[in-house]
Amino acid sequence: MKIHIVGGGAIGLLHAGRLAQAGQEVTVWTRTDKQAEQLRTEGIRLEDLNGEACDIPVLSYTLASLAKQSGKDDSPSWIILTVKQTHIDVSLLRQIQLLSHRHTAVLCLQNGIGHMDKLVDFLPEAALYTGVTSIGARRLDVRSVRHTGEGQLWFGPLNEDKKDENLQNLLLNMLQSAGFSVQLSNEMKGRIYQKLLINAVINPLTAIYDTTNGELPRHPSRLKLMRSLYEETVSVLAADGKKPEDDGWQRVLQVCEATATNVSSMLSDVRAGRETEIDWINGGVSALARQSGMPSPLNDAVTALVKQLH
Ligand SMILES: NC(=O)C1=CN([C@@H]2O[C@H](COP(=O)(O)OP(=O)(O)OC[C@H]3O[C@@H](n4cnc5c(N)ncnc54)[C@H](OP(=O)(O)O)[C@@H]3O)[C@@H](O)[C@H]2O)C=CC1
Ligand SMILES: CC(C)(CO)C(=O)C(=O)O
Repeated sequence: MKIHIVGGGAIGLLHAGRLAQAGQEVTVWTRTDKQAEQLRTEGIRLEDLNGEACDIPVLSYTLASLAKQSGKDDSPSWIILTVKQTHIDVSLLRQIQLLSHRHTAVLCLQNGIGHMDKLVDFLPEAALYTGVTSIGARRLDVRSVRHTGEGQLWFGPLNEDKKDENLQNLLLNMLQSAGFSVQLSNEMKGRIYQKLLINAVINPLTAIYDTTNGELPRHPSRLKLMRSLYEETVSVLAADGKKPEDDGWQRVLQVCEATATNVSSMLSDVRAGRETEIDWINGGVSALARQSGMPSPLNDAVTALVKQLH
């Protein structure tokens, strides 16, 4: 079965590299010719958790080149979308339409919320899957990626009536054979909200305070703000049907501890002058609050503050 990885960033290269290493037919669809050419000629350089690196051959093309290709191969395939929220625009969605056909399933691995609605609009008949992962990866250059932390991947169908059990089991087995810790879930909304809650507290505050995840809760006034942002976000998610977990606050603190030396993805984006995913994390929480007729002053404020940072 063909696996199309859309986006050759940290998550894309890690998943493409491991799946190709396990013998799967993987194509990485990139934005630039330069990256596609380098991946085709030199392969993905994958550095594992012990710092050992190897080169893995993969196919790679730009998404733009799809428009020039004639005829569709309609053998079963998976598209794994690994771009950032900020990259999901009309032009990318049209390219994904070109890449997909009736035997294709699409898995989205973004943090935050809001992207699945766009995918449904462009691919109303497709078997769409959402995923949440806590794995850590960092891209070192256009073909090299470092695996920075173990994590769990959960994925499940967005709409039960469109799910393809055969394709989902094949992907599950392929990911497991490639060494990922992965499980299917019928509770994806809950899992997405659980991750959203963690990102909604840690990401904006590490970006605003320019601090590592581990340092964030060490200062009492920052801890107080984390707690207030946590409480507001819990209320908004509860109003949208996500019952809060008893140990949710402890989980946020555990993630800070477990990823203590990490620079959050939002702070990395700010430092690199890139647009952040704030609109789909705290901005997403504010949008849910508006739908429920609730105020969300802290989520509104951190969204506005982070937008000023890049
Ligand atoms: N990295 C991590 O450890 C984790 C990340 N996530 C989530 O996963 C998602 C991806 O993150 P990550 O891999 O770190 O992000 P990166 O920024 O490393 O990668 C995104 C990639 O998408 C590519 N891209 C952008 N636009 C297009 C396009 N139109 N066509 C093809 N490719 C495109 C970019 O290409 P180019 O470089 O050319 O701009 C880049 O290579 C995010 O939502 C993130 O929050 C979740 C858990 C952990
Ligand atoms: C869990 C956390 C905060 C780890 O850094 C993350 O997902 C991110 O940085 O986006």
